[in-house]
Amino acid sequence: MQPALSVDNIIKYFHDPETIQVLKGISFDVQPGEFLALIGKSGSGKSTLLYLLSTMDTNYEGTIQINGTRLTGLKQNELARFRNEHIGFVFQFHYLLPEFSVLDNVMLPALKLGKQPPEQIRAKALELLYLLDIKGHEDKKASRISGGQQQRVAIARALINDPAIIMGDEPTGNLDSKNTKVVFDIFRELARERGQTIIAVTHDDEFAANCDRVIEMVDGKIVGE
Ligand SMILES: Nc1ncnc2c1ncn2[C@@H]1O[C@H](COP(=O)(O)OP(=O)(O)OP(=O)(O)O)[C@@H](O)[C@H]1O
Repeated sequence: MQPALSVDNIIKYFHDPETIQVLKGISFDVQPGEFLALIGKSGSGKSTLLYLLSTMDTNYEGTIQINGTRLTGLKQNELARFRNEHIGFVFQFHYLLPEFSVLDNVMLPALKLGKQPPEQIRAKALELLYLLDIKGHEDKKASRISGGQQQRVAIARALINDPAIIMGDEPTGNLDSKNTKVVFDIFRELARERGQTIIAVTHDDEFAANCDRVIEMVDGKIVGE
């Protein structure tokens, strides 16, 4: 099977102003439908790696492929399009647009992609909001719903373009244990039922322990699974 994500010998430096090597030869594959946790102490390089995987930082050595497409070396506009079409993001602070409605927040990435008519996007967004149990809140401003609901809206937004890969940077970092479980179960189901690949950076040991696979980083290297 073609890996959903293939990472080969990634090396990353920051110059700030002295040069530090933050990633020291990272290689791993992730299969479609796998639910992977990326763990490690603060400063070990998890977020830096996720930034590269998500194509937001292109300044590195090594190669990254998603679903067989080599991302390394693509131009910024090609990367932006690829990202919008194939990768969904969920962050600790969900970065919803607070003054926009819940529904508009979810629709936006699909409107930007412009592949489907707005009515179809609207129907899909509503379906996702129902799936994530946010029915009845679609016309509220995103700032007017609870933190747990906002995180589920962020997941709906991440799913609107049917991404092959969903990446989370501490996707439950801001949630209480009840909402953490809700979000975990959603990811679990997306991986199992829809074959979507999930990669989540987490500090939550219990979250990680329940994933299919855990990769641990220490000082810019993978030290174990
Ligand atoms: N923009 C930057 N410029 C210079 N150094 C950076 C930059 N971003 C991160 N670093 C350094 O790279 C190292 C790895 O940081 P990174 O944020 O990837 O760690 P992390 O494992 O995600 O940590 P945390 O769990 O605290 O989020 C740290 O030493 C950090 O200081």
